[in-house]
Amino acid sequence: MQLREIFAMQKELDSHIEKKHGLENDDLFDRKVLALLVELGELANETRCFKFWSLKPASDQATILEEFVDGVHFMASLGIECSFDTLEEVESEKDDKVTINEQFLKVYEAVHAFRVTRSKETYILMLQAYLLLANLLGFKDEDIKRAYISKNEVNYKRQQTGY
Ligand SMILES: O=c1ccn([C@H]2C[C@H](O)[C@@H](COP(=O)(O)O)O2)c(=O)[nH]1
Repeated sequence: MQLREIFAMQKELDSHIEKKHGLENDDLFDRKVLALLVELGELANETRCFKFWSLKPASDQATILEEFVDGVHFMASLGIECSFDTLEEVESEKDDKVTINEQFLKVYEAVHAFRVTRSKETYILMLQAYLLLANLLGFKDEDIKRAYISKNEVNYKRQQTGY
């Protein structure tokens, strides 16, 4: 998965948001980590992968993809916070044996490891875990890119309308 365009767009959006809310000098790292964990929960809720007590089906793929790219926003934003945005590409991996439920838990663990170390190595592992989840959910790199660009635009509009 190519990251250059995502990092560039995320940098613009983050600067816009920080300027608008007067947060240029604030440390937003932990708030972005919590925002990411919340987005992962919202994504899991849309997939309903853990709801063994319910018969209701998952949301449609477009809704799940929109939630997925909210997570991409915060992962990219955290990479920028740590100056890892020179990273050009992350290998999208596949694993037929892992379940979606297990992979969600792996992503949570990877976010935690990244928060604790703030290292480039754990950052890449977090991205890889999230891209493996994307693969299990049936999303290709092109789908993610397209949905990211579209949600990035929505995020600007929300700022204009006093969201
Ligand atoms: O500094 C920020 C703050 C928010 N968002 C984006 C990421 C998500 O797409 C969206 C989350 O907004 P809610 O819909 O969860 O409020 O905002 C950013 O990209 N950068």
